[in-house]
Amino acid sequence: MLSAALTRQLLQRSARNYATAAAAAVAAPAAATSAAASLFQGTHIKASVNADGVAIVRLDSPKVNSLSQELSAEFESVLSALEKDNRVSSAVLISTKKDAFIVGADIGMLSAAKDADDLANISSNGQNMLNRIAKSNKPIVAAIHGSCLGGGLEVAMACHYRIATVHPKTALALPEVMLGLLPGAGGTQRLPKLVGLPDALDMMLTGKNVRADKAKKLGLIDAVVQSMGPGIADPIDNTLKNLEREAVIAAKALAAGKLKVDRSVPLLSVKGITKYLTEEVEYGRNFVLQKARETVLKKTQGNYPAPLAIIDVVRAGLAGGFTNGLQAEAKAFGKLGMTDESKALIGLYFGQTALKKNRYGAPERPTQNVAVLGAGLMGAGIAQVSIEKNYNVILKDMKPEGLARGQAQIYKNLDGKVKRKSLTSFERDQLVARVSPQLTYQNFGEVDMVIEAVFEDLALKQRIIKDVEAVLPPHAIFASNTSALPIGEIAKASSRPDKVIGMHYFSPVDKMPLLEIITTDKTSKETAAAAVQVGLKQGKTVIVVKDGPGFYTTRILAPMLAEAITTLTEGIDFFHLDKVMQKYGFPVGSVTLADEVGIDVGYHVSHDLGAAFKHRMGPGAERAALVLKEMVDKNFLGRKSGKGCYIWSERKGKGKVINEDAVAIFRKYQTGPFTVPDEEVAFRLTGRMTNEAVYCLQEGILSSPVDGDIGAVFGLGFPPNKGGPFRWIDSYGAKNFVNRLEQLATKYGDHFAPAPLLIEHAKNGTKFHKN
Ligand SMILES: NC(=O)c1ccc[n+]([C@@H]2O[C@H](COP(=O)([O-])OP(=O)(O)OC[C@H]3O[C@@H](n4cnc5c(N)ncnc54)[C@H](O)[C@@H]3O)[C@@H](O)[C@H]2O)c1
Repeated sequence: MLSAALTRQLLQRSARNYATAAAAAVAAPAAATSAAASLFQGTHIKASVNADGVAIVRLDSPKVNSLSQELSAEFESVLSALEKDNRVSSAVLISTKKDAFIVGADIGMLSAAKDADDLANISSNGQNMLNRIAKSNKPIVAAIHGSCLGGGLEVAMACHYRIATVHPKTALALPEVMLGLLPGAGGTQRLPKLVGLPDALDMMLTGKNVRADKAKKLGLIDAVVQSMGPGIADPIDNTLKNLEREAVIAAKALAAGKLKVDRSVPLLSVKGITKYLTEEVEYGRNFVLQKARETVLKKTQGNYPAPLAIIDVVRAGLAGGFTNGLQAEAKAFGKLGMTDESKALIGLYFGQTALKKNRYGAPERPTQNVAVLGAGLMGAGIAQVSIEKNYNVILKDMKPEGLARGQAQIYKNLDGKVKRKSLTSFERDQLVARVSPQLTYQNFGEVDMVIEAVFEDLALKQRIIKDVEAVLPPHAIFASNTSALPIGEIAKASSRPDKVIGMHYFSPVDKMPLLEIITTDKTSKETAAAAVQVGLKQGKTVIVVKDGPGFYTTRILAPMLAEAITTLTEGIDFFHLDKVMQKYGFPVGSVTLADEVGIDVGYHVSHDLGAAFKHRMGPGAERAALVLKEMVDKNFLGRKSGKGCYIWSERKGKGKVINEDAVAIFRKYQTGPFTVPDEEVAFRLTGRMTNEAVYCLQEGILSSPVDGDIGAVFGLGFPPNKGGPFRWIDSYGAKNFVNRLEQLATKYGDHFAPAPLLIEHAKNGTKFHKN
């Protein structure tokens, strides 16, 4: 713990620096740079020693600071230089980047490892390097600003002291679990020691971000530096200078023995007693670990090995000591990196990263002003994600009630952020003021892009495109958020079809990460570039697909829903089907999904896509359309009307309640009862969705398997542990997949017949993804 005097000194300095930041920026360059002698000059790291013997080690990779092989090799050299150089008494480790300390391990390096032993070695080497930091007799202070993730936080934890800026960009986390891995450089062993077992498990099992002030409370860091507020010149530069200054003071004080770090927790305190019971007492420790295991199994249905391995490795360290824990960690790291789950999750990570780039390049005329037509569930959501990214939005509806409802939705969502403290009430009000609600086409002459979200009705959308084009400037783009109406059909009413495009958002728009952009043969590159840019700016992961019935996501959902209805008419019940699909890795079961999407939407999809792809949708599509039509007629529309397959209004406290009237409708179309093994049920639904995805690639609806995997996982909840339809086929084996579909085709009908492109991969022994 900081001595009281030093704490006071640091606080006083912080306050003074805060108040005089602008002056300090000009008059007092960071102490380290004034009389610094060079210690190390590399591509990723530059280090110098100041007159007080504090080495400033600057992480400065040409792109992002990640724990690549190159950076690690340079870091080893810096450690040698620190150890040998008599001028050095302590060191500060700091990044030159304005948004990151270290973002984590180099994922490319991990996925290039050839086997589990190779990966375990990478882990051991990382552990050794960090042990070297921890054992250094010259104290090293981590000065953290921006992302401090994974290997980055492990480096910081190995340091002797940690200071971080209280800034929105500063986040500390061990997110390896999200890639199917565990922290492999000692993190599983160091984190529980710093923050205690329950909080360490919480951080490692969720991968969640921790802000600096919370990290200080947890004991993850030792001190914070407030960031410079608005109104000060170069607030980030000044915050970084302030951080460096405070870190240098701490490093000097540590070396001189004036700053003693005591992280022990008094036994007679709530924290002390909790720590004793959950870590020292074997029974208590096992109880916490067992509870964590049960929670993980409940949440993941046993589909993800990484969180369970984290629990085991933490247990190994607490029971058998630090070295034992490190060995278990490296071994588990190697094993996890070779699992299909980790490969799937890493594939999704690379896919998302690739899709952050605008494939059409920057538009010549970027969109500034957006108009949204229809203030319903979707329109209000689209307006919200636009204003949050600084677009000015005209929100137009045809009815005052519609407008009021949409505005209320936006306000409620933003106010939720104020309550969760991610927004101030001032910021909320500023954002809300960016929306101009109106019932007319006033000011549409200033609009660059219209996003239409009125009712799903082709004639209405065609009428609207005509009306709005009469008032828009010539360059403006018309985007439709239709769920399934062909964009080419809507564009037929347009006088400039090159400026018409589909922007298919998912509900709820502020939460769902995916945006499916649909181009027609007539859509221009400039229109596509502008639409992708808007989507990326709104924070969406953007896939681009070609126009066609159901585009991509709705099209692959249709055979899955048809098969779900077939299994229900065979006699399986709603609860059971939901459970089977969740066990298979879907976040929600198919029955719940249908209620969430809307039974009326499901009806239109079954009807339209059944007509478009007759033989492939199978007899289930016709039956599905009949069942769903009866449900729609009874207003069983799903969650939005309170009743669908489940009674949503009676849900609270008791879990879901089955709508027996809906069951009665299904009974009328019953073909069973049949007994089908659960795994076969799950494969039938997921396999048909996957086979349809292959058709989409074959027909050029999809331009790559990456779009297909990302679209299915982030738009429809395809099991992330399978990595999307194409990654799943690759790990299942195209040949095995074809065989399985052929068996099902024999048993159930031709709608299971494998797509020709899939058969081709099976014959050639090739994969959809290259790595
Ligand atoms: N709800 C979903 O999950 C979802 C998902 C993706 C896409 N979509 C599509 O988005 C569109 C809107 O869906 P929603 O769920 O938001 O519908 P909604 O019924 O909640 O809202 C539609 C809004 O449009 C307004 N409107 C109707 N005609 C208008 C006109 N001529 N001018 C201005 N406003 C008009 C209505 O007053 C209403 O407020 C549909 O095409 C739907 O298929 C919906």
